[in-house]
Amino acid sequence: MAFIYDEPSHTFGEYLIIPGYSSCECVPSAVNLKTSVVKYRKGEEECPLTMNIPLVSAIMQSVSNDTMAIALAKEGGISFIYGSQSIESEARMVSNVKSYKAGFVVSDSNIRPDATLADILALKEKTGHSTVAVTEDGTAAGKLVGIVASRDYRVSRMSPDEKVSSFMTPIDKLVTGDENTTLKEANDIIWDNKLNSLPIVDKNGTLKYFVFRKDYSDHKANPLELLDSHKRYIVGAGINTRDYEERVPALVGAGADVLCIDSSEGFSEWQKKTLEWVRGKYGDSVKVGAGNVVDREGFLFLAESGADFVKVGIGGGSICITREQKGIGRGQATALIEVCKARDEYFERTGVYVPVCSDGGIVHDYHVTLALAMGADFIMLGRYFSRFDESPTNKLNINGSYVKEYWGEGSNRARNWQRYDLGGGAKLSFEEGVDSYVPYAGSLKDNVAQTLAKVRHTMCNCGALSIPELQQKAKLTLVSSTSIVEGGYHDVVLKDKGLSSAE
Ligand SMILES: NC(=O)C1=CN([C@@H]2O[C@H](COP(=O)(O)OP(=O)(O)OC[C@H]3O[C@@H](n4cnc5c(N)ncnc54)[C@H](O)[C@@H]3O)[C@@H](O)[C@H]2O)C=CC1
Ligand SMILES: O=c1[nH]c(=O)c2[nH+]cn([C@@H]3O[C@H](COP(=O)(O)O)[C@@H](O)[C@H]3O)c2[nH]1
Ligand SMILES: [K+]
Repeated sequence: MAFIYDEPSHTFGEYLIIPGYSSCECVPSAVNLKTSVVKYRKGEEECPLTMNIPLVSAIMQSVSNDTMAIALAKEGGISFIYGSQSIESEARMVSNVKSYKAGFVVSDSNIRPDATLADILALKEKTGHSTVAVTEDGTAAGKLVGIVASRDYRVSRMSPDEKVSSFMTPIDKLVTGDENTTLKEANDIIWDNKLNSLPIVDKNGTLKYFVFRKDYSDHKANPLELLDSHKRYIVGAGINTRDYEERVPALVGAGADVLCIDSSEGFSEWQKKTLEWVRGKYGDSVKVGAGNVVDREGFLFLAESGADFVKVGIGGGSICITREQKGIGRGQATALIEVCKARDEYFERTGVYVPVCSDGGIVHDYHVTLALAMGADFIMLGRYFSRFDESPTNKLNINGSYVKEYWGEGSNRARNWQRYDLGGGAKLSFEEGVDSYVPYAGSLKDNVAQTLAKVRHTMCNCGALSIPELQQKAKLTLVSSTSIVEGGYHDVVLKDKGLSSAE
């Protein structure tokens, strides 16, 4: 007979945290959100890869590209670049992140010297940037011949036909930096010469980057940014259980710091084989997570197969319809609690701590705190990050509200990329995800700051200054559906709704 669990499985919205004693030292600014990403012998050695905040972005086309990865690494987390694309294109995204020099920006506003003032105005309108590089061929990698900034022209006094070459600041009057200029030196040059921007050119005079005055201060404003030993941003990448013999070497060659097998269901021989192949070829030098699982056995299987971390969650994602389509899954909170217990049991037995990632289903910011309290070392989010400027998808205006597109990796839209092959004919396949809109939410930086401010405050309510301390001290309670109603506003009429809606 099938095994039947005695208890139902629960999700985050059914739990609350009961505050514990907090001392006067326990203030949000003192909370440290550092967390481990890959397995290590806890108590005997340092974790070889940690993050400064416990957030990673989902392995999805509509979430994690190179732009997202840079933005998240600046805040201290890691993006896993999506694997549902060609090996070359995924590796290129990884290498874009690794070659990105913080504060060194590839110019997106470029023009030829024979263009006109009207062209400059159109370009400014399109990019929103007022510093335009004038290059011989009008590209970001052309030979620099001058710069146009707002102070170089006055629309009211000049003809729109005036040629850029006649009013730009020409190269012989520009201060430039060479390729070896560090960000600190660039900032000194900017400061000494009262510049707004410093073009960086190579020995042939080809434009490489701009350093902008404001970006230097941005750089200083990212105290938690996540860098490798060469001061490059840390980046992750998704892999699958089919083409790993080609994909993994390409991603490792491009500089990926950590990989993750991306699947709805990880308790499988495919994953074991993939992990064994990575260990056989690279030993422990290549870090690779696996998943997803939702119970103790699944965790132990992947830990014993060599996973560096284990990802938890089937069917809880906002775009997921796996539970409805296939009937597999488990309430995310119950799954997470059981897996984290198994992780602790495995640590007791082997001395090896295998971090757990809670993947999917985060709706409110406090769900992040709950997941951490339940034992997660870090949280993977898709919908959350898809709403930001930095996600790869279109921003649209629908009925007066801005939205961004967000689609599941199991949707036909994502699967149009060739990897998806269920072994049967195409007509036998069914979708496991939807294509949707999410409300546009602005910049990653602002949103992450607000989410983590809430996490820090709640941790202080529990008297916890670190994630391990939260996991020790937190007291969690299931709540009844009636008390969930009690938790929202109730029995009042919201002023902006008017009295007509009062019952
Ligand atoms: N977390 C979740 O709840 C869910 C996530 N997803 C996402 O959708 C995407 C696709 O997920 P899956 O369909 O699970 O992809 P998958 O590649 O893991 O599995 C697809 C099918 O291929 C089979 N397979 C795997 N490796 C194979 C090999 N080497 N040779 C032959 N057959 C092999 C599997 O057994 C399975 O039937 C992923 O990005 C995943 O994260 C989809 C559904 C649910
Ligand atoms: O059933 C599914 N069908 C899909 O098409 C799909 N795409 C992604 N995922 C999983 O959802 C996670 C993101 O969830 P959230 O949007 O709730 O953060 C992701 O991190 C994945 O684990 C899918 N699950
Ligand atoms: K769902």
